[in-house]
Amino acid sequence: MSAPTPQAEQAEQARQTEAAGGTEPPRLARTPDAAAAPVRIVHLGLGNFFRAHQAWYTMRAGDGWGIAAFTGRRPDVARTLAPQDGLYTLVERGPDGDDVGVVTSLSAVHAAGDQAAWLGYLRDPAVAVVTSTVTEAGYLRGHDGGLDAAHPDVAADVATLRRDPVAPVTTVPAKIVAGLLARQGADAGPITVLPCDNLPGNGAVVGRVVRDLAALVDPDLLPWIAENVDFASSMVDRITPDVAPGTAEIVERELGVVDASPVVTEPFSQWVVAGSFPAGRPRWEDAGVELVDDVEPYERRKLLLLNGAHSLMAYAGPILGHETVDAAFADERVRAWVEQLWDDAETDLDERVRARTPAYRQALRERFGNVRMSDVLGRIAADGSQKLPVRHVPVLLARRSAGEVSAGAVVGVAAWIAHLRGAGVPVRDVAADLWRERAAGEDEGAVARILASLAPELAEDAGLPEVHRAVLAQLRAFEQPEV
Ligand SMILES: NC(=O)c1ccc[n+]([C@@H]2O[C@H](COP(=O)([O-])OP(=O)(O)OC[C@H]3O[C@@H](n4cnc5c(N)ncnc54)[C@H](O)[C@@H]3O)[C@@H](O)[C@H]2O)c1
Ligand SMILES: O=P(O)(O)OC[C@@H](O)[C@@H](O)[C@H](O)[C@H](O)CO
Repeated sequence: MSAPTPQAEQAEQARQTEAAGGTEPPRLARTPDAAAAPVRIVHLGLGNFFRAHQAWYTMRAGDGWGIAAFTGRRPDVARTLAPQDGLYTLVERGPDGDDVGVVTSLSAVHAAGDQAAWLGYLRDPAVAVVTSTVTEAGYLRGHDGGLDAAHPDVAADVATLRRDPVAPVTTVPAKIVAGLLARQGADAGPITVLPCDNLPGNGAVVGRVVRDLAALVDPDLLPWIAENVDFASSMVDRITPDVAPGTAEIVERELGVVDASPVVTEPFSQWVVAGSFPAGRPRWEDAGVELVDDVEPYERRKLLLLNGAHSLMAYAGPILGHETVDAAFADERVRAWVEQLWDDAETDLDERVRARTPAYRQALRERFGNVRMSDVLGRIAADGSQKLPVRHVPVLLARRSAGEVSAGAVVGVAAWIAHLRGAGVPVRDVAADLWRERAAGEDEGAVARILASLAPELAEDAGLPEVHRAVLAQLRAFEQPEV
């Protein structure tokens, strides 16, 4: 007989508590025969998505790789999960019901500021992989894609590490560099850095900012990095909304335990990974992960079709009075814009994925139409300045070079301009002031400034700015009156 799962044990405890006349269900906690696995992966960015995706895949790989996860900035999630021994519940929310289970792969949880623990893991030869989910903005890239060395937080971290390589730092590139310095010093061998954010070529992106920061701190680290660090890339997919109120009650009802921090996600999931993993990795393929030589075709399809449609809906949907993805997608006007965007984008997809695009689009229709997900558009709208360049701009540029206009991407950009001007959900963006300034004033100047800042060639011919202005005017007519 197989060992009881943590859920079964917890449910049994709950039954015993009730039988004994108690009323309080037990808190989620490890039982003696469900001990934490040894830490071999370190994760940065203990957010909902990581918990719905990489941690879940690693548990399902089933070969005993434990994860030590650090919060990105605030300590809250680590403080909440520590008393539960890193356990939490994942609610997989299908259109017809929930599947509720406990994720067991987090062996340790730490607050972002626990630099001593971070360095300790990186010095351990058993630790083979560093993963991250810290948002697009967390990698602190400048205009040319390299490190934004002038950013005050980056400059402060560089000064700190030059003074003392084990002192606490706050930015992601500096944490990775500090960790690699520690690993080099401990002679702990090679390692893989595997980013899991929605960024094209995310491995190369992180490799570049890490090398840039290393060059400023200690150029002697660069040859060691070249020899020992595998910057792997991945395409990650699983829509993971903010956790809706009432989720803990569902967990308590289903499993008979108290979970202070459950996560909700969709049944669909995909992870496509390319890397050499010189120090090893879990048998993720046993959990359904696709190991490939080149992630780019998958990444491009996902960013342009899924994330592109998401951004379009996040800015246009609230102007039409919608709060969630499913509500926006049920609106025929939005649906037509999204389908148009997909038509525009799919002509330029790599042939390795193009044949499967009809099925991919149908799956997206079903995923976006899942009314039980309640994926709030405000979550997706954040940091448009980081997202539009990789979601809509490639479509505009590709259609432009074919002598055409992407009507779908135009709606996305025009709706973003309207959003920057105050329509729809409030602006939350790392570069809010700069882009709000560009979007201000008369339509003509605003559209020209935004397009030129996104990609200079987009503002060059009259046609594209003109069509953006027309859509902007159309969206203005839809704006909901204040109540
Ligand atoms: N939620 C999804 O559906 C989804 C799906 C695929 C990929 N992702 C990727 O995962 C990332 C995280 O999404 P989430 O849903 O978990 O969000 P979340 O808000 O739950 O978690 C975000 C995490 O990133 C950290 N973070 C944010 N800004 C940071 C910064 N500047 N420096 C360091 N850490 C920072 C936070 O502290 C937190 O740990 C996204 O940006 C996206 O690239 C999300
Ligand atoms: O997570 P972000 O902020 O990069 O983008 C918002 C959404 O488009 C995104 O989270 C999707 O839900 C996700 O990429 C689906 O896999």
